Amino acid sequence: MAASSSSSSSIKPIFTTRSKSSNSSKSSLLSFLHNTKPKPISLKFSSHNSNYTTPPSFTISNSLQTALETSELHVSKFQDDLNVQAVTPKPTILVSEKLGEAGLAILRSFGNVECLYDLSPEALCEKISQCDALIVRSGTKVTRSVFEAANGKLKVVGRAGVGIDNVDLQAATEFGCLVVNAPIANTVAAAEHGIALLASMARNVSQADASIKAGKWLRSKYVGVSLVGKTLAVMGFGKVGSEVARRAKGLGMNVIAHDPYAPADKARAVGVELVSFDQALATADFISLHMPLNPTTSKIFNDETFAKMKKGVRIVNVARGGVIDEEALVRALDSGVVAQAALDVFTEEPPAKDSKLVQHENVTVTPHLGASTKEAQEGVAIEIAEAVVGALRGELSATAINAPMVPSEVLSELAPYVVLAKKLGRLAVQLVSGGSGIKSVKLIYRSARDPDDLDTRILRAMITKGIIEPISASFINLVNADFTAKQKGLRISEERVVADSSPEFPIDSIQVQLSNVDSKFAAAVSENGEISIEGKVKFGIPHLTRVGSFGVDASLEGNLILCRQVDQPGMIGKVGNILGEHNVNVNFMSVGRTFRRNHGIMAIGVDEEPNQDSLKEIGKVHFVARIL
Ligand SMILES: NC(=O)C1=CN([C@@H]2O[C@H](COP(=O)(O)OP(=O)(O)OC[C@H]3O[C@@H](n4cnc5c(N)ncnc54)[C@H](O)[C@@H]3O)[C@@H](O)[C@H]2O)C=CC1
Ligand SMILES: O=C(O)C(=O)COP(=O)(O)O
Repeated sequence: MAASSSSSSSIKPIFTTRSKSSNSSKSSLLSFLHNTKPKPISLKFSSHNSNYTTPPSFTISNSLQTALETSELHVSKFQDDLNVQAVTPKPTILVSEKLGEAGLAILRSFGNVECLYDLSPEALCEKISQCDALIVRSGTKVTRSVFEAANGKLKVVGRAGVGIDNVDLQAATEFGCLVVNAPIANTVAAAEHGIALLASMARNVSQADASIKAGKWLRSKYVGVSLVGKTLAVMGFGKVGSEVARRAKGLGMNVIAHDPYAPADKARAVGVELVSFDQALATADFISLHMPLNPTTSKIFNDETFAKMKKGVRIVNVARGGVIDEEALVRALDSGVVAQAALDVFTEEPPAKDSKLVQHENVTVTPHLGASTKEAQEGVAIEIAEAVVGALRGELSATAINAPMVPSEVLSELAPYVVLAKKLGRLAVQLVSGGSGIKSVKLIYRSARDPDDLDTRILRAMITKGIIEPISASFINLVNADFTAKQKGLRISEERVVADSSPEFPIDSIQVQLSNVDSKFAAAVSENGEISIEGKVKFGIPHLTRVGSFGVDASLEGNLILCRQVDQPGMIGKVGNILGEHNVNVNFMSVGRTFRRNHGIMAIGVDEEPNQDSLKEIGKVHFVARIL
């Protein structure tokens, strides 16, 4: 390898990028979620079957920077070496409403649990800044003020139940706080309560009960109506709605359902016909509400829609009070359009004592008891405790509301690509010259898998995190990466390219392209004028495989020096010597060139971060410096 002695020019040849080493801690999502400062830990990585040598040991810091750089491969390899509890101080978990004992036991085995029921909004805001997690039911309003007061400490809100209308999701997302719920365990309880209300309303059970306790015997006043043969419209054919439908069919009712998002075959399987909203209102003798409360369903039952109902309709609501305009319902009850209503939920809970609706003689009420069976409460408590502990441990939750839900087997397979994604994002942003604002990012996944068989949301989130974290004052995580990118006016598009390789591996390569930006490393700009880098996972390790038009092969671990050069003998030795003189250990070099003796780039992996002097000296090497 001989260095040429031809003339030199400007000396700005070196671009260094720091890509942190892989983290094997299972608390990765936690550190990914929040910037904790646990002690660095040292892991020994067994040698892998690669052409490149990796350092036998290196220090990883379980901090935001390295967050979610975990490969499940590494986790399973090093699980025993890691004491997650020791790395993560015992988190504080505030439980603000009654939760089943089995759930509390799970929480207590993991963190400090404080059960403080009936906190005022002010007291909750005061307390929350000391809490890593908050577990609520429907009675606690988790408002923007709560997230503001948390001051970045709150990592997860667990809703011990289904409806998350009491949690300000937008604020949670902006503050990077994960929200999880327990969507399964109270389904049957809610459905059973719906059926209980339906039957007791039809037979005036609660009114008759009250009258007999008041010393009356009113047999003719409380003649009811039969259910058999009547049409029930289930509004919202989700988990609870479909269970109500099943049970109502068992009672001999003709069941129809309205749900804009429910698949027809799911309804057919239960023997239910899906109909339009208006059709449901016009045909039903009974209407049972099972949709979530959100801006599109708020007061969806109002004067206008009550007017479309069959006169004498009977309504059950175990969903949310807010889906009904309660004043309109009183009017419909008074006019006889609605013969009876049975309500478990109210716009305001508890409702005012003198509420006309509650006091109406044709209304049966219960105090939000849908989920309140012993069985459901134990189940919900376990479901939410596991979800919250999992999130605090750094696992992705299958019940996340404001982050990609990734089943564990998918996460385990994608884990090395998750690491690659973030490193590519981080590298791409470092290639942008100071004055350029990034506006448009394109992600290209090359894969042999069927598109339905590859969920790229977490990869997209990680690349986004890698790109915006260095240019954002706030911390970025899976929860708020997309939101923050949008706030910064960053357009992110994704493309899938079908590879003819084996579908055994989920992804062949990931390419990150930044358009309309200048680069501080001209070689990173492709023929199309975009900054373009590509990476692959090789033997579980993320590799940089293309920079601009140049193919390279550089393990993305430790520090990486990229320099442009003219391909000729002697270059590697010269640069290696300079680094050696500065006591910087080279662990690999990879040279990319378009063709022999032409322009190329050199990717040098080093164990120590090189100082400015060594970079300057490398810049003085002819044919390294010349062409940049
Ligand atoms: N009273 C209580 O104690 C309980 C109340 N609930 C309430 O019941 C609701 C439903 O619970 P799940 O069935 O578990 O939820 P789910 O998510 O399985 O079902 C909700 C269904 O509503 C549908 N939907 C959305 N917008 C709609 C619209 N405009 N019109 C008709 N359908 C619409 C959805 O497509 C979905 O299929 C929860 O959101 C919660 O508010 C749930 C459990 C207990
Ligand atoms: O799961 C739901 O959506 C419920 O409404 C149950 O509410 P709760 O947990 O009983 O306050």
